[in-house]
This record gives sequence, C-alpha cells and structure tokens, in this order.
Amino acid sequence: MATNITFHPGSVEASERAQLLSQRGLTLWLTGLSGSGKSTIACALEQHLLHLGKAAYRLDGDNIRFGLNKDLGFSPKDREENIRRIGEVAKLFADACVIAITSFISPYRGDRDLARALHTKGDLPFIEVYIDAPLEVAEERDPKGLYKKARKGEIPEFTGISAPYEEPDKAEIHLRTDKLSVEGCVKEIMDYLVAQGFIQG
Ligand SMILES: Nc1ncnc2c1ncn2[C@@H]1O[C@H](COP(=O)(O)OS(=O)(=O)O)[C@@H](OP(=O)(O)O)[C@H]1O
Ligand SMILES: Nc1ncnc2c1ncn2[C@@H]1O[C@H](COP(=O)(O)OP(=O)(O)O)[C@@H](O)[C@H]1O
Repeated sequence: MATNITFHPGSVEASERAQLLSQRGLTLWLTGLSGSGKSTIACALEQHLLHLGKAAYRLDGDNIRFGLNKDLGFSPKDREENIRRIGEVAKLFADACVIAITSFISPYRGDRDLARALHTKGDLPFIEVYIDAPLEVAEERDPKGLYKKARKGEIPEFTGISAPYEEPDKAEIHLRTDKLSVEGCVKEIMDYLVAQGFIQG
C-alpha cells in the first residue's frame, strides 16, 4: 500500500479539455459470454468511430491478458482484479476524451457496478452494453474452439459451462447478436450515442 501520496490536479479542467479536443470521452462497456460477439462488435465500432474522426480505442480481454494483466487467471478473485484494473484504465481513456470500448466477459455484476461507480464518481459516462447470445448460439459458434475444450474438462472455470455469468440488470444497450447483424449492432450503439448527445448525428 502506498502512503504519503497526494493527488496533483492538472491545469486544464475536464470541460476545457473536451472543448479543446472537440470530443467528450466515455466508456462503452461490452459484456457477454465468450463467443457472444464482443470483440467483433468492438472492432467494427472502433473502425466506424475512427472513420468519423473520433478518437476511439479498444481494450480487449484476450489482448490485455498478454500484457497488463498477464499475471491473472480466471478464478473469481483474478477476474475481479482484471475488471478492477480495466475499469481504472478505461476511466483514464475516457478522462483523456477518448471513446474507450472494453470487451471483457466481466461475468460478475458487482465488478461491472464498481467499474461504473468509478466512472460516475469522476463524472464520466459509462454505458453498459449487453452483448447477448444464448449459450447454445455462442457454443455453436465457438470461434476459438474453447467450448469444445471446456466440455471435455480441459478448461476449468469456463464461463457459461463451469463458471457463472451474471446477466446485466441495468445495461443501457441490449443487443441480441443471434438476431441482429454486426452492422445492425454498431448502428444501435451509434444511434444511442447520438440520441444521448455524446456525438453529433
Ligand atoms: N476459463 C475461461 N473462461 C472464460 N474465458 C476464457 C477462459 N480461459 C480462457 N479464456 C479466454 O479469455 C477470454 C476472456 O477474458 P476476459 O478478460 O474477458 O475474462 S473476464 O472478464 O475476466 O471473465 C475469452 O475471450 P472471449 O472469447 O473473447 O470472451 C477466452 O478467449
Ligand atoms: N451480430 C453479431 N455480432 C457479433 N458477432 C457475430 C454476430 N453474428 C455472428 N457473429 C459471429 O460470432 C462470433 C463472435 O466471436 P467474438 O467476436 O470473438 O466473440 P467474443 O469476443 O464475445 O468472444 C464471430 O465469429 C462473429 O463473426
């Protein structure tokens, strides 16, 4: 635990930064089962936003576990720490006026709520997006062959099979990826951002 530390405020206020950069930061928090479509939608959305001239950046579960979070596994405690760190990192991106797009399973409601609270405390928008595909659909897709391994008992604590996924109860956006195309999902998120005044139509 660090002691004797003092928070040092900057010389540019949040509103001034947003005005200077012509963009407000926010976090789009994608949550859902493995194979539900988080990474696919995050990539398409990031590309769309960048082509509109918006600063957007993806934080992806698999990718972050190669670096920042390579010391973490998949026990409930490690997942909690994974999401705590990403909540903090996303908040920094949002504070820097970037649209942070996180794509983590983030299976525990309490952990997602903590990430939300961090943002709310800092006056930063947090938009939870439930990337929803029924387990049968995600398992049928099995893009990385992980469900097959999990069913054979080769991956312990696999979300949806031998570890829990707690569905969101207050997601701002709910996307059924077995019913809507990737483009349709991106459009729904964009429509929400415009309707809420986060970006211009
Ligand atoms: N046991 C277990 N359970 C779930 N997922 C597993 C597991 N082991 C490895 N993987 C791979 O890790 C990716 C999920 O990492 P996350 O950081 O998003 O997980 S979590 O939010 O901490 O629950 C997940 O990526 P996605 O399929 O994109 O969700 C898998 O590729
Ligand atoms: N509407 C949709 N949105 C996202 N992915 C979809 C959709 N329909 C089909 N898919 C497919 O489902 C799979 C989702 O994989 P991925 O994006 O890696 O999921 P996750 O990141 O949640 O594990 C991909 O093969 C993708 O092409």
